[in-house]
Amino acid sequence: MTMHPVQSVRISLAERSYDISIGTDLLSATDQFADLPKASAALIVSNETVAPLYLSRLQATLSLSYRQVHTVVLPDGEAYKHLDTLNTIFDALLAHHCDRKTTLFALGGGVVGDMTGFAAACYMRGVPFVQVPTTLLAQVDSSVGGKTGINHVMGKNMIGAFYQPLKVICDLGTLQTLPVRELSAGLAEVIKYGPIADMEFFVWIEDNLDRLLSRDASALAHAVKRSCEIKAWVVGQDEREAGLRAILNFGHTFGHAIEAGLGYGQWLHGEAVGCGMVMAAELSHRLGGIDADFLARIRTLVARAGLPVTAPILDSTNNVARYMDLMRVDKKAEAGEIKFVVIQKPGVAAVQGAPDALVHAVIQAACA
Ligand SMILES: NC(=O)c1ccc[n+]([C@@H]2O[C@H](COP(=O)([O-])OP(=O)(O)OC[C@H]3O[C@@H](n4cnc5c(N)ncnc54)[C@H](O)[C@@H]3O)[C@@H](O)[C@H]2O)c1
Ligand SMILES: O=C(O)C(=O)C[C@@H](O)[C@H](O)[C@H](O)COP(=O)(O)O
Ligand SMILES: [Zn+2]
Repeated sequence: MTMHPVQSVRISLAERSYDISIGTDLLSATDQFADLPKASAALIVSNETVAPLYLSRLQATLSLSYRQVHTVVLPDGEAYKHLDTLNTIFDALLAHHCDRKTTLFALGGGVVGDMTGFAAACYMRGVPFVQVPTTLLAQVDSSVGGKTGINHVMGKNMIGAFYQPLKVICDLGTLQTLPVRELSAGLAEVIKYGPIADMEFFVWIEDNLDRLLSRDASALAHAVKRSCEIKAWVVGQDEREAGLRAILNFGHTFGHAIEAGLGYGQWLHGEAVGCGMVMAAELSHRLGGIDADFLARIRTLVARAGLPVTAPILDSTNNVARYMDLMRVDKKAEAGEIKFVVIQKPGVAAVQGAPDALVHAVIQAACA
């Protein structure tokens, strides 16, 4: 793989500020880990798919800085992003007598990252943690910004905390082993940044999607860096989602309903978000925010990325009601009113409610 100079994006959050490093072979780059606070122990959290690929490399690098490097390997999949799995991280921390300086390292995709971050937020009321994302989705989105948590059968990410990592280390080389379906899932969150914040980036994705799909190293480096810059710009202004940050939820009101409604892991998060963005774009169009041409461009790009654009039936007797019930659990809902991220004009998004009849029509059209 072509070597690129390490690039850096800063998340500015006063005393919780940190850097995202983006480069190749960073799992073995001792200097990337050298600036972390001194501690005697580290705990690497990974899963049964990622561990055989990358755990020994990270372990070797960390053993130069930490006297003890413990590991815990979780079962793989969204279906395991729940309380019992979280508990295995606490079990490992306690079994190894980890103190409050022990640093957790999340080595894996968004599932490992969200659970490790939440475990770090809770263990002894807070220990340091570092994100080492190995999926495209985690490198462009989930490792950044401090949303951590687990799912509940009733809704996605319903239990969690805002808790920032000390650092994010994106080794682009790990993306070469990612299954094609997971690469596509990551592209959903990359595409997301265009309509909500940066139309120049949207056009760049349209022009470079084939390079991204063929894992061209420079294209991936640009996609990760620009995505992180946009997320840094949003999170830097609104860490705990008082307002602006909710634009990062574009496609997620519908998407989370799909994930929970089908059962976690049936559709990947990125697949549900891809389809959810098409539905949210359709809603934006019906509300008068975007024209048919831009709606078609979003739909085409999502489909070209290998993502679904037809929504699943969640209930064969009353599908619309089932979607509505699931969306009422969404964290953006207020006093029972469902809120959507809508595109006001290409590159600008806002959060707002919508008439039920319009939402029903969008669901019916998307499931057709
Ligand atoms: N915290 C946030 O801001 C945020 C943002 C977006 C998504 N998320 C969450 O992230 C999760 C989705 O993350 P994801 O798409 O990374 O899924 P994931 O963590 O399930 O990883 C996807 C799959 O790829 C495998 N894998 C990981 N790295 C690999 C590699 N380099 N080579 C081969 N296989 C590899 C994993 O084992 C898994 O099977 C969801 O739970 C979602 O809710 C959180
Ligand atoms: O960082 C954010 O803010 C996001 O909304 C990013 C999303 O891609 C991500 O899926 C997030 O976990 C969704 O947050 P939630 O608060 O709706 O659970
Ligand atoms: Zn997401």
